[in-house]
Amino acid sequence: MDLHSVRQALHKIPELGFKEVKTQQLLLEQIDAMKTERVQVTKWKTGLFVKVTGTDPQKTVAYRADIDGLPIDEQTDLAFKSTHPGAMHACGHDFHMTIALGVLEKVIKAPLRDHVVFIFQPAEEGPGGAEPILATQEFQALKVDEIFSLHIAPELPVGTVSTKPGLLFANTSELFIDFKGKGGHAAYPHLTHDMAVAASTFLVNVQQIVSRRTNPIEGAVLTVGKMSAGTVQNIIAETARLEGTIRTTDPKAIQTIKTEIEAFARAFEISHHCEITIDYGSNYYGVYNDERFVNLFKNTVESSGYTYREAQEAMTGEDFGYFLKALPGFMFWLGVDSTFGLHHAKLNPNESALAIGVDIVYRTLQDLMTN
Ligand SMILES: CC(=O)N[C@@H](CCC[C@H](N)C(=O)O)C(=O)O
Repeated sequence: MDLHSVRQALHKIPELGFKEVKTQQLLLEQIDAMKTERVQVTKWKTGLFVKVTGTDPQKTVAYRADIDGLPIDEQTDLAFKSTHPGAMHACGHDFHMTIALGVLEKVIKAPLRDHVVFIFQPAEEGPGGAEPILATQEFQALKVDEIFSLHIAPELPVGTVSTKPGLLFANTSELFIDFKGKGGHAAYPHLTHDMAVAASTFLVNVQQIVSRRTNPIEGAVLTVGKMSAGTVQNIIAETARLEGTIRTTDPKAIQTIKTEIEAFARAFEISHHCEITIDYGSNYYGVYNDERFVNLFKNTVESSGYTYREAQEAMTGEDFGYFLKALPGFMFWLGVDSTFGLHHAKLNPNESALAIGVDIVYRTLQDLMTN
């Protein structure tokens, strides 16, 4: 398989969570082209579970790749840039899928001792595919014993990987706050309760929950990535909306922050004459790596001539955390050396990392089966 052309074909057709119809089709075409009688494919919504039977199976090891894109207009001038306006593989899931396909091809050509299950998972960016997959009969029937996954790291050089035991990615919750109050003519503010002013005041003040209500020794982030209000330039806004995310290193701190936001909102409703509705969207459990797997992985990486770097905890979220809550395993960062970072409209990972990703994942599978 030509990893570059597969990655570029996937890059052209990014689709949002649970809408990955063309992506699933392209994955199926690639898998069909390499399929043998050892391979069993199960469709789940827009995702896939692909099992390759082992030669002398004693356990089942799963490898997971997420498959959805982000709602971003791509701003690269790549020949293979997104053909879907308003959608982009800006979090590297095109890389994740391509590496999984490359490893699948290797496992089919050179079968390993144990069963290997490839999970092509929809909706990592939201609303989350991992938790519902774990509840399906199809996944449970695969009897997975161990699991691992990777995420591209734009800030790391190609040939370097990074992870750590324990917490790698934060606990997360989305946050949607709607404001409703009395709008009116731009010239008569005293007759209205301006929701643009209310939402912006709320946004500035709610940051104090992180600085004053959470333990400074623990990590916490409250980010509002989107703010909208009103209808036109000369009407005082009747509605406003803040869209954001809460991130914490301690899973319990997410609830503390939510409780504080709600208390602040109740007082704010009175002082700003408005109604506030809060919705938390999807929530992800932190990614906690099993120390035994990380130690084994470090040996695999170093004995293969690649560079291993101890990672720091990151406030990124990943619903892979749900897999690791249910099963032993780990996640690691794969260096792809891009000037622009994750979720940037100009993200441009270096494709020479694809073959390295395939090699490291395949070697890790081998080592997991012999250690
Ligand atoms: C690796 C990565 O960037 N993941 C996303 C996950 C988003 C989860 C959810 N939509 C949220 O915003 O809380 C991230 O933004 O960290």
